[in-house]
Amino acid sequence: MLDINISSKKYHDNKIIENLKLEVKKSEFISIIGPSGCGKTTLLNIISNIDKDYLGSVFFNKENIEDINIGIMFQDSRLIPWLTIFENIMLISKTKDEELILQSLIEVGLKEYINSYPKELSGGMQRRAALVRAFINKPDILLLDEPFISLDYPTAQALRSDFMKFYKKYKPTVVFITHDLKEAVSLSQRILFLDSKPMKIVLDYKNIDDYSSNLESLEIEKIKDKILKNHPNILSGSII
Ligand SMILES: Nc1ncnc2c1ncn2[C@@H]1O[C@H](COP(=O)(O)OP(=O)(O)OP(=O)(O)O)[C@@H](O)[C@H]1O
Repeated sequence: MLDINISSKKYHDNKIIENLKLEVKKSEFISIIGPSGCGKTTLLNIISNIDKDYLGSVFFNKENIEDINIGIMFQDSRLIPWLTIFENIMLISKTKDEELILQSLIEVGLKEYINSYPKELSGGMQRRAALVRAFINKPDILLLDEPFISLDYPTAQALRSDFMKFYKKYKPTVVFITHDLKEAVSLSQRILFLDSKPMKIVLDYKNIDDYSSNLESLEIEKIKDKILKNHPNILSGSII
C-alpha cells in the first residue's frame, strides 16, 4: 500500500497541497486528472522523493519511500543523447542484466536500434526505450507524468499497449497523470479528479475491476459519458 499523507506543501506563500490523504493499494493503477497548476507534478515529485520540502509522509508497505524502488516516465523520453539506447538502459539498471535489457528492448520492437543513439530514433521509439528504462528495475511504484502525449494516435496507442504488457508482467503500483479522461478510463482502475488551491480530491471514481485496456472504444465512451453526466463540472477546473 502506498500511503500518502501531506499536511502542507508550499512554494513560498503559495499553498499547493494541504491535508491530502491518499492510499493506493499494491499494484493498483490510479489516474489523476486535474486543472493545470493544481499540483499534480508537485505530488509526483513528493512521492518520488525528489521534493523533500513538505510537511507529511509517504510510505510504501510501511517502509520509508527513500528505500523503495521507483520508476518514472515523463512527457518526453529524457534519454541521454551521447549514450546508445542499450547504454541508456544499462546506466539505470541495478542488476546490469544485459539479457533482460536486450529482451525488453526486443519486446518493444527496438531490436534493430539497440546500438543506435536517441536522435536516430523517432519520437515514439524513444518513448518505448523510456518505457523499458522505467521498468528495468522492476519498480514497486511507477509514476507517469503524461507519458503518452504529443504522439500521433496510432503511436500513442501502440505505446499504451506495450505499457500495459509491462504493467501486467511486473504489477507495480501506478500513479498516472493525464489530461485525457478516455485514456484514464481505458487504462486505470481508479480515477482521482482534483481541484486546486490547495489541491483537493473532488471525486474518487472506481473504474471497472478488470484492467480495461481491452475495452471496446464504445464502452470507454459510455463510461466517460456516465462520469461527465453525474459530474458535469469535473473537467472545467471551476469545481466548488
Ligand atoms: N519550483 C517552483 N517554485 C515555485 N512555484 C512552483 C514551482 N513548481 C511549481 N510551482 C507552482 O505550483 C503550482 C503547481 O504546479 P505543478 O507543476 O505541480 O502543477 P500541475 O498540476 O502539474 O500543472 P500542469 O497540469 O500544468 O502540468 C503552480 O501554480 C506552479 O506555478
